Amino acid sequence: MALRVSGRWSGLSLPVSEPAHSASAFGSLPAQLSFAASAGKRRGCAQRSVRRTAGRQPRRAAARCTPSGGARTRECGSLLALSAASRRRSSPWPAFATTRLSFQLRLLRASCQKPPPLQLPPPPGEEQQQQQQRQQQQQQQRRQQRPRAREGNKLHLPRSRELSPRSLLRRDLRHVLSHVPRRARGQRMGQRLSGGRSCLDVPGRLLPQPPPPPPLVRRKLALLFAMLCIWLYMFLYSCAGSCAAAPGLLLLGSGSRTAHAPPALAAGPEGPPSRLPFRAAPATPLAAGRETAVGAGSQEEKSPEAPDSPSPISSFFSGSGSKQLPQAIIIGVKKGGTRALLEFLRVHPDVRAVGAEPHFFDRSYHKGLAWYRDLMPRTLDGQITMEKTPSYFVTREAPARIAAMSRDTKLIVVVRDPVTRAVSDYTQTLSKRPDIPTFESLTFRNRSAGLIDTSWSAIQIGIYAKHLEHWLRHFPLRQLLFVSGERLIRDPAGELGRVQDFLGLKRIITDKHFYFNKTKGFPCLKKAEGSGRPHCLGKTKGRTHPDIDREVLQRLRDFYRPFNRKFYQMTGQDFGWD
Ligand SMILES: Nc1ncnc2c1ncn2[C@@H]1O[C@H](COP(=O)(O)OS(=O)(=O)O)[C@@H](OP(=O)(O)O)[C@H]1O
Repeated sequence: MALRVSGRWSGLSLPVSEPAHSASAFGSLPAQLSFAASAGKRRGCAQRSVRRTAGRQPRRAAARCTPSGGARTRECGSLLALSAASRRRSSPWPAFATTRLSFQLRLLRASCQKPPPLQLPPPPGEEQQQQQQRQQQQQQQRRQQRPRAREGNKLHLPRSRELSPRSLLRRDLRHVLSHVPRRARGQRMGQRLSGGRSCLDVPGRLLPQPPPPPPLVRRKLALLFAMLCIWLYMFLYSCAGSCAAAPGLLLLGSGSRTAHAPPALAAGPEGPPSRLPFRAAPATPLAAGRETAVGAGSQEEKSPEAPDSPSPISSFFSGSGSKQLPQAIIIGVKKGGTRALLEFLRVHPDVRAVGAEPHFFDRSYHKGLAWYRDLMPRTLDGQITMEKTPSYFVTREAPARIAAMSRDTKLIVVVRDPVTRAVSDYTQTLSKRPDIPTFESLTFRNRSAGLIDTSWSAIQIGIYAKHLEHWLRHFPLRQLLFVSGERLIRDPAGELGRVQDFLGLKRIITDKHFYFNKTKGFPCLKKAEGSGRPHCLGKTKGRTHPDIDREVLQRLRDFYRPFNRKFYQMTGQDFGWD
């Protein structure tokens, strides 16, 4: 008699010689039931025809049997098939099915790693010799499988007879999962559950784990880094337009070099223009020192406000808009506060200015307007292009040249008490050449006679009325704005209001843009254009002036008084220097 199993376990053939007679105890079964799984004829516990002799304990027999994963699966399948058959009441041995098979299944479920022994009695027709051969085979195979069993011990599942099969199965499953990395668990569980495979497949497949994916924190950091890069890129990109025009960043190329080149290099074929037409040739050491002082003070020093090389960023970002000739120029006066005015104006979004002094209309006029325009920052519609070169105010040719460029050019003159301006001018020269004569000696052509040396540029520049006459020959007064250097320090927002009106700009620069820096002794910007940080002018502005003989200073005031009054008349403003 044989029980045939269909479906997945169709390979099973369960020959049965006679039905079981007793269902009381597994160990006392007299039946000679031979269980042979056709699929397991080659290897594993199910390959062997397991014989169960009466009186042998199942657990002891199970301990001998440690089949491989595939064989175990087949054994499980066989037993499950038997169980199903008995449930369907198709089994020829109802008593055996209810007792013995349930016990076997219990063992199998209780320990997937070490499957229960299949202690089925051999068919009665088998001979003694065959039995011995099989036992020898079993021993041989057991010896071969021992290392594998030891490997499997890593995932050895403890068994307990006290717990129900379901509880045992759950406990064993937990035990298996405790060896499985958390991330792999879900995948394996899903595979096992959906695939309907035996849990015996789990350990072997779980051992070689794929490299774990990067943890969540690492992925978040990568995302953060990517966002940072994008933000940086966008920041630099948006900065392109303003940086290109920002004087502190977009600086003059060849223009700035010219601006700081020695006069001999900067002068054209015609030589430097006659800025101070009534200057006398130096004939004495004192006069030579005076000449040095004149030359040295003819241009603004290098400072953070007047950088002369383009930054990498501004060079990279050419910006948008186009280069225009300036519509407004700060033409003077030297040491009047021209740098402060330009830096303050730059805060206005509609003002774009060159950082360094171009010195085009006094030194580089021969280079042409195209060269001059190329120095300018790019501007958009509605923005004003500006530059400042204080020496224009005292350059005889400058008014005509600027008028030739455009009669509509707006001209701004920052004026300061000519006496303090002269001292400031001298202080700058002294800082570069400490060996020059004293201010007092340079001031007089003849001190005892009280004759002022008007050929000294520090004195000459302060005769504003004389210089203004030249400008008014080429420009109407309404095209010039005179800014008080003193008020620019006292009330920068007030003076900036006037300048914005003059340039036709919206009054954007107000009190809130300034704070007074006590250490510096000057107003500073709360947020400088281009950096957004508080900004004061560099150390070349606001130097401590040397002590000058009071008598000399009074003599100078007397000298300037008539010129100042004339200047007040011409401009219609009283600057209060007298
Ligand atoms: N806010 C602020 N900060 C610093 N300095 C200020 C400021 N406003 C006006 N001033 C005065 O500007 C004087 C320098 O004038 P200029 O910038 O026209 O000098 S230069 O001709 O460009 O060399 C400089 O003259 P000295 O004090 O003699 O150095 C300052 O008095």
